[in-house]
Amino acid sequence: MHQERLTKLRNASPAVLPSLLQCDFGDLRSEVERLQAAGIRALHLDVMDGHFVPNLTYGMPIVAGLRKLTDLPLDVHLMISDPAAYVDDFAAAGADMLTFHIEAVPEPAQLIQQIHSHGIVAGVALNPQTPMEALSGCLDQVDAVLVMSVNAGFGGQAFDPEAVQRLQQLRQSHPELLLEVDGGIKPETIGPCHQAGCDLFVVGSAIFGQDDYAAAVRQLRDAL
Ligand SMILES: O=C(CO)[C@H](O)[C@H](O)COP(=O)(O)O
Repeated sequence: MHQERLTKLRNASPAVLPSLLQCDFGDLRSEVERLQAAGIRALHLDVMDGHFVPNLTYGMPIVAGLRKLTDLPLDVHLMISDPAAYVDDFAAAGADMLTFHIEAVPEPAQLIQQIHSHGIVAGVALNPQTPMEALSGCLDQVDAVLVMSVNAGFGGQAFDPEAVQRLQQLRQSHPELLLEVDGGIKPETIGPCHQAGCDLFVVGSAIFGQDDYAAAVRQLRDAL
């Protein structure tokens, strides 16, 4: 069943995924409505535990709340030290894709199986300083790779251009993988990532820092 969800994400790409980190948590219903009206086809949820990263956000209740508000695919980015402890709960909450960090789980075969056992798309993320070789043991098992173009933890950081080479390398070595990039994605940085073969573009400030989400999304799409 994870194949069905994977196909939905593939069919949506290239896609801009708003990162629900800097949005108005006091009015998620209207945030989702505004994003859907802007033509968004999937949402990216930033789960942080204050341990793997020095920031604390939210967990399953927000995922479950969003699940009630929309049928859009929910791409849940687990910036947490012990993802295996929460996979079952995030599955029950309605996640469509769960992405863990390779720095948190260097040998992730069992975790990937656990994610797939719920019919959920499995992604692996890596921070800019982590060598690409760290991924070599799991690239044939995961469905997606999230290339971080900033250090995981906070929005509004500057894009690290090294991410473009990483995307290119992954696209060449593993043409079947869904590729995602996150951090500092704006009209100036989205194009090179797309040309490098990236499918999904996670965007925080460049959408939530604007009054008109539809115009912000249009500008990003035009820059693809
Ligand atoms: O995962 C994240 C940080 O860890 C955010 O998704 C990311 O930083 C998006 O924000 P911006 O587009 O402002 O860089």
